[in-house]
Amino acid sequence: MASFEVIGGNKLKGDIYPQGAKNEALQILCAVLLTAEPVTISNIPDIRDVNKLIELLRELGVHVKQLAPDTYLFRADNINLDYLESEKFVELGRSIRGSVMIVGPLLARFGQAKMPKPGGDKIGRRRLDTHFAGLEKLGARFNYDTPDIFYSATADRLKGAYMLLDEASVTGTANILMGAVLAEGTTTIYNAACEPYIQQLCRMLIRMGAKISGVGSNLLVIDGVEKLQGTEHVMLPDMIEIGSFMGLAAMTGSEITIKNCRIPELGLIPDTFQRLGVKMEFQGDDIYIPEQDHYEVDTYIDGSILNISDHTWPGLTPDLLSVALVTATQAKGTVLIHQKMFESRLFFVDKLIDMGAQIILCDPHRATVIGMNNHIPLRGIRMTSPDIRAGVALLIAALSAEGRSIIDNVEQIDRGYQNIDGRLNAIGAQIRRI
Ligand SMILES: CC(=O)N[C@H]1[C@@H](OP(=O)(O)OP(=O)(O)OC[C@H]2O[C@@H](n3ccc(=O)[nH]c3=O)[C@H](O)[C@@H]2O)O[C@H](CO)[C@@H](O)[C@@H]1O
Ligand SMILES: C=C(OP(=O)(O)O)C(=O)O
Repeated sequence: MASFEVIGGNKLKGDIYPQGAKNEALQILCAVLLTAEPVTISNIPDIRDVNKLIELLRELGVHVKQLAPDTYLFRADNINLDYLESEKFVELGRSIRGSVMIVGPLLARFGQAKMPKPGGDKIGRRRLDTHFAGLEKLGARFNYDTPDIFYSATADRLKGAYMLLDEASVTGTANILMGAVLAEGTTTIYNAACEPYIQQLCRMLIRMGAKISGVGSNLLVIDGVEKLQGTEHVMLPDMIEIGSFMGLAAMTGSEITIKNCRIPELGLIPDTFQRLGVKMEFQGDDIYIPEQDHYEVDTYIDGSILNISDHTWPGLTPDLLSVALVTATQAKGTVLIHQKMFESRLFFVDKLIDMGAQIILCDPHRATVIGMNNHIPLRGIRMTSPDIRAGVALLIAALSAEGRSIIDNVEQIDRGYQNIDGRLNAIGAQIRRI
């Protein structure tokens, strides 16, 4: 297991370029299975989860050619479904969350799919019922092998149907959508997720010949087609990384410019950090964050304490609450952080408390943060990264802290942040991979 040694207290300065979006990449890569024609994808982040999914596709028989460091060509014209029986498939599939999204495309195009229980962050219960209920509505038959937690599904040609999802699951919506585009007839997905990841997937599928309306809303109507063609797709910048850089800049009192942010696609993310007191200027498509020695949390109009909570899009993504929480530790003022979706994502606050932060963990979903207004810096300690976003929050804490920190299990951070040590060191951080 790799660790980061971090010497905190340095101000960073300069430009930083966000990578392509991890969670978009996982959907888009699965969509290449929907056609035998070439699909070229660029701005693919070079991160563990994405590389594992590319490896899985390659082993499944997809022809994969790297055209540039961030650009790949995929051609799924010779799929080997026997691979789904192999140990290697089970091992790879279990190690990432995104692998679950091969089910929809495989069912739609080949009438069969298999899937081990997917991996991803251990941040609470992560059920797949919505995925399966939706695909069953399209006519798929599922078999759940409980002891091995292995799912297999078969279908004749999928048939369009109306469905009201029991929750607006992001990967669930992507899976059902990818089934529906090749189904016979019309599918209506109500209570669909509409994160930018899903909007991007819809745009790509439309370019491939799919007929989808309602993109960006929670009501998707899909008229199935017989066949899809190849396309070219460019991934959006990673909005979670952009938000992480906003928190990092505030906590380290740094002047940084986050380049090429696709600001209109960021939803409530800039507003959330602004309410935490982080000053920023939109300069064209860049976000300039000036050096700030102090930043002050907003209150509501009646003076009551600010509450930052997650919601399905266009609400605030749960993936940024850990960063918002760490940012609040050095603000002036008090904030309630309410992580509604996941029940095990806030436990990392123990480590922040050990570093000197003033936080009350009210219950598994809520933490009250009493900001220290930069009067007392956090202190460096040894800690372990429990999940990808807590990991980056701890890295931000360590970069702001006085002294040396060690963060163990940084593979969690590497799942989603490309060469984060190299990129932050280039603007003045002191992080050593040990
Ligand atoms: C690979 C990928 O894309 N992962 C993202 C995806 O995971 P993923 O697609 O697995 O997450 P889901 O959207 O299915 O659900 C996330 C959690 O929220 C709960 N839930 C969801 C919708 C809802 O309306 N009500 C509700 O309570 C679910 O029960 C679950 O506990 O979306 C999550 C929610 O944005 C993000 O944290 C993950 O980073
Ligand atoms: C929870 C996340 O990822 P995954 O769904 O891949 O575990 C995340 O990106 O914050």
